[in-house]
Amino acid sequence: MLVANKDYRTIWVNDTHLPDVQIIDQRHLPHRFVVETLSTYKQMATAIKEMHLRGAGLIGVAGAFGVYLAYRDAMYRNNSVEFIQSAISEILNTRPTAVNLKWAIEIVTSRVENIEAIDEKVTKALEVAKELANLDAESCRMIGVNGLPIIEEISRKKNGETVNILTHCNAGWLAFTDYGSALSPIYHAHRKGIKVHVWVDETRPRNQGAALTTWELLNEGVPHTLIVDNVGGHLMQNGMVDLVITGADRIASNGDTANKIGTYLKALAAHDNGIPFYVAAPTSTFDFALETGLGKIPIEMRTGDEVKYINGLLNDKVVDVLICPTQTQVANYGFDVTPSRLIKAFITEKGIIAPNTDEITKLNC
Ligand SMILES: CSC[C@H]1O[C@H](OP(=O)(O)O)[C@H](O)[C@@H]1O
Repeated sequence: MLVANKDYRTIWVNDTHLPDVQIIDQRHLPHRFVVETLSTYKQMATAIKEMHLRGAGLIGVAGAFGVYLAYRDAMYRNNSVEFIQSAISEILNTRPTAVNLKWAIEIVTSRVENIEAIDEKVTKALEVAKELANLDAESCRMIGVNGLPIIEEISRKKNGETVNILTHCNAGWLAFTDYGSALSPIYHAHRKGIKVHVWVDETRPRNQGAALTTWELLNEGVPHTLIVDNVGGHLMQNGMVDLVITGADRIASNGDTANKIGTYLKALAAHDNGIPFYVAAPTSTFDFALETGLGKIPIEMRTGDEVKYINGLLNDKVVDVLICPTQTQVANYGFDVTPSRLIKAFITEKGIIAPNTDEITKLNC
């Protein structure tokens, strides 16, 4: 997608034989556009854990490139099986909620395991990681294609008046390789000339909405308004939201969906106000091994400092500002689970899927 009118993906490799991996370092957005080069699996594990990159789809693709780097590290060093196994499990344990990480790592390792020579393993791991990056981008493009009619229909019913869409966190292209999940139908609608306006939840504590979703929408020229997290209910009660679209980090077989903390409250408010609540996600985000989500999907707990300090630009410098007494105890839950009964449907690359076990199971074919 566009950054200052130039097309970018969130992750790529140079055009050399066994290249390093490059990412947009999202910690610096929206103030600075920084590209980080990752040369070892350790650097990739840190980038995922400390959220230089984030978002379920991108975490998965990054994990795949991390496995490639682990094999490359092994080739340059001792080529030990223990080293590779421990490197892969380190990458796997960086972030627990988004299932895409496990999904991608399993695909790469299964495609590499029967190869004998380490240099061939490295080449194959790179090839598979690139494939998964392309698959992620294409899935997100198709989510846009499949979600577009939902927005078109509302626009028709409103006689072409602006369609107001609320979104939470960042489920745009920065959360994937390209296009995004929740934002992809919006980009498709906007490019088609349908009038859309996005209410962007700031999404405390890391403010992915304020920092990333606004930046993406600005670059694509999509009209939007930033709101604090508690505004959504008020807007919905006053007829100012036509639909809600969020992303997802893990969806159980019955449709229970883990997404960024606060999503559940938006779904409740949408339900109470008769507003359709859609979840947009590729099939790599469905955890077919889990029957239900509540109490089963691991919920990431992150450092309390993310809540105690706010990060922002002050006098041209990016600073962290303390917003509570230093000794305050903090609980920083990263995600919550929205029960499937509150979800109108899933927008996937394979089509619009009803939130029930029968329909979701068919996706796994
Ligand atoms: C794949 S949708 C993006 C998803 O990722 C976010 O989490 P995080 O920024 O912590 O990686 C959030 O749940 C978004 O909906």
